[in-house]
Amino acid sequence: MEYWMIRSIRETPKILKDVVKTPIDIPEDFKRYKRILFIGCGSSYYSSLAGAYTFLRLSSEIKAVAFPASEFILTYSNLSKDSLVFLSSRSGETKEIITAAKIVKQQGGKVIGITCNESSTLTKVSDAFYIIRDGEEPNIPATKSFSAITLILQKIAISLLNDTEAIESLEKDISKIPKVAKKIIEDEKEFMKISDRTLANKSLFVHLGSGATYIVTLEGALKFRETSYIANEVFPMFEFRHGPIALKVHKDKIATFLVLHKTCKEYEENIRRFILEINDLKPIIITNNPELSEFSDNTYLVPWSGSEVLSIIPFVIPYQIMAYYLSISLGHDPDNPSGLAKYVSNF
Ligand SMILES: N[C@@H]1[C@@H](O)[C@H](O)[C@@H](COP(=O)(O)O)O[C@@H]1O
Repeated sequence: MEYWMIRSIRETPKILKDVVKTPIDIPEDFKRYKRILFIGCGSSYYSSLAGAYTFLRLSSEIKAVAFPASEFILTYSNLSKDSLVFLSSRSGETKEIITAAKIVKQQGGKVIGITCNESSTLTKVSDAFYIIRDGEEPNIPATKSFSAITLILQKIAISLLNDTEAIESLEKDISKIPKVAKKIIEDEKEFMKISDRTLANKSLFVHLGSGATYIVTLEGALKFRETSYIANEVFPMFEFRHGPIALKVHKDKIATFLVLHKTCKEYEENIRRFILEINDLKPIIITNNPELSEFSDNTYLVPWSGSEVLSIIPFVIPYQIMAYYLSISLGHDPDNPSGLAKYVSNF
C-alpha cells in the first residue's frame, strides 16, 4: 500500500515550479525595516531558520533571526517592535502562530503570513501574505510544504538584498531547484535501500551537519521522530567532538548521518580527519562533494552544484524519502503518526 506522504514528496518539483514563478512584491513601506523575524512551529520553524540563514550569510545590513512561535511569545516578543515578521504555517491555524501575529501587531511590527491555506486565520491577521498553491498535504508530517515554504522565504530574503549581481546569480540557482528535486526523487529506490540496509534495528539516529545542512538535519530528524518514533540527536558537525562523541559506546545501536555541502578547500582535510574519527559509526554520507563519497559504502551524491545557502531543499528530500520507507518497514502509518495532529490548536 502506498501512503500519501510519498505522493506528496513526489509532488515537490511541481509545487516548487510554481513557487519559482511567484512574483515577490513586498510593499515598499515594509522595506524600511532593518530587523526581520522568521517565526514558525515544527517544520515551519525549520523553514524559518532557512529564511534567517539566508540573510545571515548574504546580508551585512539586515539583522534576521528565527524563533519557534512559542519562544517568541514567552521570551522574545519585544524584538518585534518595528520589525518585519514572517509567520510561516502550512495550516495557517497553529495557535501559537496566531497569538504571535497579534503580539507583533500590538507592538507596531508588520506581519507577512506564509501558508498553504488561503482561507486560514493566518491570512486574516496578516498585513500581507503568500499562499503556497497545492501545498496542503493529507499526510501529517510536512514534506512538499516544507520545501515550498523554505523556498518562498529564501526567495523573499534574496529579493531584499542590496546586491543586484548576487540576486541575479541566486535567482538562477533558484530556477534550477525544481529540476534537481525531480532528479533526486527519481532515485527513490536508492534511499529505500539505504533505509533497509542501515536504519532497521537502530535505536538512536545521530545527525551531523553544518550551515545549511545543519538546518536540513534538524528537519530530517523531525521526520524520523514523527514517522518512526525513534530518538534522534542533531549536532553541528564538529560539536559532536565536544561531549556527544561519548555516545560511541552504543555504536551498534546508532545510525549516523553526515550531511555536508562542499566546503572551501581549506577545511577539507579537517573534515576527512573527522570522518576517520567517527569511522566506527559507519556514517551514511549525504553530500555533493564526490571526494567524500569514498569514505562510506552508504553515500548519496546530491546533484546540487548551486549556492550553499540554497542547498536545503535538495538535501532534505533524501531524508523525507528515507523516513517514509523506514516508517513503512517498521509497520507504521506515516500519514497519521500516533498522537500527532496536523496542527496544534491550543496554547
Ligand atoms: N505535527 C505537526 C507538525 O508536523 C507541524 O510541522 C507543526 C506546524 O504546523 P503548521 O506549519 O501548520 O503551523 O504542527 C504540528 O505539530
